[in-house]
Order: sequence, then C-alpha cells, then structure tokens
Amino acid sequence: MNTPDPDSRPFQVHLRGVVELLSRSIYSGPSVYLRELLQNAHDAIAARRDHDGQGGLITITPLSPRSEVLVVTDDGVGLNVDEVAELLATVGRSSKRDILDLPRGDRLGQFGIGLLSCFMIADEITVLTRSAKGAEPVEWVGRADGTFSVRPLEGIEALQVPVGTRVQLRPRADDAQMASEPTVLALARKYGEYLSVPIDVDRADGRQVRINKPAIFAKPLDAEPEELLALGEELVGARPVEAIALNVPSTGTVGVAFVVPYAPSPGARQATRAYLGRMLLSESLDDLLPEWGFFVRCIVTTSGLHPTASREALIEDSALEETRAALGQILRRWVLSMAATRPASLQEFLAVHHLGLRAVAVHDDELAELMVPHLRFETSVGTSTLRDLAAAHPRLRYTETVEEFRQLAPLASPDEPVVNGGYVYDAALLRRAAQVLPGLSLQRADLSEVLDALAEPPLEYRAQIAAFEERAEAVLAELDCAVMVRSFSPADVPAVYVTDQRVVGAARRREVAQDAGGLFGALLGKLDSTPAGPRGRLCLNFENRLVRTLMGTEDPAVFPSALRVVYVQSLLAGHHPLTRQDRKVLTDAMTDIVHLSVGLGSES
Ligand SMILES: Nc1ncnc2c1ncn2[C@@H]1O[C@H](COP(=O)(O)OP(=O)(O)OP(=O)(O)O)[C@@H](O)[C@H]1O
Repeated sequence: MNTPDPDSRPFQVHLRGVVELLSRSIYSGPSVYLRELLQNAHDAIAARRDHDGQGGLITITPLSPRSEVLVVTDDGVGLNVDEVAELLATVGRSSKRDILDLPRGDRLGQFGIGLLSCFMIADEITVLTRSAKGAEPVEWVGRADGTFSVRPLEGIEALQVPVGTRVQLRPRADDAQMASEPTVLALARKYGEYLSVPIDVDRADGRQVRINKPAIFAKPLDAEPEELLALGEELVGARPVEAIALNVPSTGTVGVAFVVPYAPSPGARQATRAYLGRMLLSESLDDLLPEWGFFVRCIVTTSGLHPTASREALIEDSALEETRAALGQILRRWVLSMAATRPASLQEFLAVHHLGLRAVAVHDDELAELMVPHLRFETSVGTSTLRDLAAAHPRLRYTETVEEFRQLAPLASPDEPVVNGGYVYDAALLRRAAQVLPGLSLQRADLSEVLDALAEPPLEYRAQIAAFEERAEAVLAELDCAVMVRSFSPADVPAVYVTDQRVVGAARRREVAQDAGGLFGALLGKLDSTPAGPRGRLCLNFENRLVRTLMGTEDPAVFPSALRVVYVQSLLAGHHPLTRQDRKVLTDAMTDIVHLSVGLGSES
C-alpha cells in the first residue's frame, strides 16, 4: 500500500483561467450554456426515474421585465449537501460515470465541466436543490473568482424547495441578450427540441411554450412521410429526391439521409445534423459519412458515439469508423437496389450527381466499383452506360481528349466503338473500368492504328486512286495537308480530317508568333521545337458519292474548289478550329463555285 507523501498537495484550479480556456478553446460560443443546463436537468431526471420512477419536466424562465435572473428548474434527482460540494465545485468530477469510470450511455454529460460554461455569461451561479433520496435542501453559490459557498436551507426557505434542482444565473449586462426570451426559445429548440423530457419555456406574457417535437427522423420512413420530407426540405434547402432510412444498431445510430436534388460542388461532403441522445451535437458534422456520400444530407441521433469535451464533434474512434462504414453500406445498398429495380430513377439521380460521383470515383475504389458501370459515356455509337456498352462490345477503345474522339468517332468500326474520355475525370475513370467490369477490354485508342485498320478501296481502283491522291495533295499542299483514300462507313461522310496535335500546336504558335512579332513573338518562336510534317491528313471516303464524283472530275477549276470545300467541311465536322488561311480558302472556293455555276469561270 502506498503511504501518502506528506509533501503532496492537491492541484489548485484557477477558475477564471479554466473558464477562459472553455470559452476560447473548447466551446464554440457562450450559447452552449443553455445546452449544458438542459443536459444536467435531463440527466437528473433520468437519475430520478431510476431511483423512484418519478420526475419528468424541465422549465426555463428567461429574463423578463420582471426578472433579471434566468432560471432552469428540473424535478430530477437533486443533490444533498455533501454531493453539492463534491460534484458542483469539483472541476472534472461527474456523477455520470459508472464504477469503471466509463460514461453511462443513458446520461448526456460525462466530463464534469458543463456547469462552468455558465460563467461565460454570468459571474455567479446559484443552485437550490433537494435530493430525492431525502435530507434537507441546499443552496450552493459558485462564483467566477473560484470561490463557492454551501448553505443548508431550513424552515420556510426549505419548504419552498421541492425535490429537484433550480439553477439561477444573473447574466452580465453585456451578455443579457443570451438569456432573453427570444434567444432562450431559439436555443432551447435548437439543442433540446427532440429530447424525450418535456421542456417548457415561460414567456413574459404569462404563457408557457412547450418546445419539444417528435423526432420523426428516428421513426420508420412511412410513419409521417410528409413531415419527414418537410424536415428534409428544411435541411437541404429544396425538396429532397428521396429519403433513405439509416440504422446502425451497434452504435445506436438512427436517422435519415436525404438525397439532395442539386449537384453540390464536387467532392464536398454534405454536413450531417447530429444529435447525441437526441440533444444537438452539431448541425454540420462532416465526418460521419464516407467521403463519397456527398449526395445526401443526413440527420441522425446516436447513443453509442463519443463526443469530444466541447460536445460539438465526435471522437475519431473505432465506433465512429464502424458507423461510417455501416452508413456507407446503407447508401451503397440504396444505389444497388435502385440500379436493379428502378433504372430510370438511377439515371435521374446520376444526371444530377454524375460530376461529383466521377470526381470521387477517380480515387475511391468503393465508389468506382459501385458507380462506374452506371455512368454514361459518349461513344462513337451513341451515349451509353459503360455496363451496357461492355455487354454489347467486349473490346472498346477510349480517347484521352475530346479532339481525338471527334477525329476517331467517324472512323471507328461499329463493332469496336471509341469512348470519349476527354471530358473531365472520364479518361481516369475509363482507365479503371476494366477492374470494375471484368471481361471488358478497354484500350487507349491510337489514331494511326485506327487509320491503318481502315479498309483499302478495291484493288482495281488502286491506280486511279493513287493518281487522285496525288492531284488532291497538290491542291491541299498550301494547307499543309496530306490526302489518303479509304473505305469506311457511314457512306454519307465524305472525309475525316485527322491531325497530330503536336504538329497543330506548333503551327498555331507559329501563326501567333507572326501576328505578335516583338519579344513575345520571338519567345513563342523559340518554344517551337516540334518536328515538321503535314499539319493534318484528309482521309477521303471511297464509299461516298461526292468523293467518287470528284475522282472522276478532271476540270481544273471545279476539282480544286470542290476539294477545298470538302476539306473545310471536314474541319468543321471534326470541330477543328479554322485558321485564317482555312477561312480564306473556304471563301475563295465558294466564290469560285458561284462563278462557275453562273458561267463566269474561275477567278483564279
Ligand atoms: N440539475 C442537476 N441536478 C442534479 N445534479 C446536477 C445537476 N446539475 C449538475 N449536477 C451534478 O453536478 C455534476 C457536474 O455537472 P457538470 O455539468 O459540470 O458536468 P457533467 O454534466 O457531469 O459533465 P459534462 O461536462 O459532460 O456536462 C454532475 O455530474 C451532476 O452530478
């Protein structure tokens, strides 16, 4: 056994310093004083019910023209004279821990500091209390200077104190507003409206308001559907798309997730309104859901998660981790069941949230697995979900940019479509698609491979085509454009213009450098280290009527003009930017065609 050290002395507590610490570093603001008083009253009532089955009302009397004192009364278990000194005046001592010093699940408090929060608005706290276990009532007065006094009440004074506790605060002049009727009503509702213990607020006009409401979010979804959606609307700011029931029995967490009908900023987690034992913990808890749960806003109450001392956040422990994982499972099941039974609803949901889902799915395996098969992508055979595409075409190719897609889409074989990965996040998602959809082969599309794979025109036309390619290249040489003839479908596309982006980039820089001149022009000129080569290639379609007509046209005026129009048309169809020269070529060609058609002959 340890013998007490004769030199050991108890710590001194500098109360002003502790209150300063609470108000500056622990609590978000002085308004939590009412939460702490409500919490103590609630716990005292719970203790009284355990003791003799009685008790069950909290009354708050705010400041009024008739009184400069705020009063919170409960008919809970009360305290005797020894408990008053032991519990109220000892920082960190709480009656709400069990013999192993663990917090009791049915009590809201546990840290033994809550009452001190009253010093944030008042210099003196008076507690009048009578224990349900007998003994005379007591008055305890605690002061912000760190002193307190205890006085047993006798005679007429004692008769006026029923079983329970009455806490009185006289706020400092600057903080009086904190205890005024409108503020008290608002705070009592904010923190305590869902508590199971009734709370009445006395109004200056003599009436009493009961502030409690049923916690509809803790009931089955169909109990009060309209009221539930109204609550969702209040939380989300618009009518929610759907309500999903949340229930994690292992941590006593129940509530509702409302699916938001608008797209929140990508990756932003929706804040959860969380209650602990039905008393507000936080209106904006951002770590209760997995990161990808940004498309719902939740309201929950929990009994098995652990608050930090501020009681405004949760401790990041295994219970929180388990709850987060379980809530993720519930959202995942919701998505999966929608995909299986209500595909139209899933597509509506994705139409709103696809961008956010894509953003998160890029780095979140869980979400990628869940969502990528259902996301829609643009392809050379129309827009489709990846799952449907994979079912119809086990071999797919994808492009990294929109430009590449526009060039390749008209050339791709319908059996092996090209998927546009150029929109934000899509290429990264497509790179992961094979993991998510086993059996799917998805490769980066390569322009030259696609061109090489195009069918050559029939052998008997080879000589004619070679001559035609030569004639056409001579016309388009000034535009730095090579020409090739291939067979592809659809037959109504006369030609596709394909480019090497590096060559085009260099050509554009040269153009800007010429225009800019001076130092900037010289700088751009220096950047230009790209290999030379034709800026692009016009791939003419042997199956197309116009192309076949052109092949048979020898006219030195008609042939170049018509070919130049086909060239600019292909640029436009592929959404390629037109250079100044391209625009001039089009105007000149059209002018020539008009002249030819009215019999004036070509201008050139
Ligand atoms: N209204 C009340 N009725 C009975 N006992 C009370 C009342 N208010 C406070 N007490 C006693 O005083 C103790 C200290 O209260 P305090 O609010 O400082 O801490 P707590 O409620 O135990 O924990 P927390 O810091 O988490 O609020 C309580 O544990 C309780 O035993």
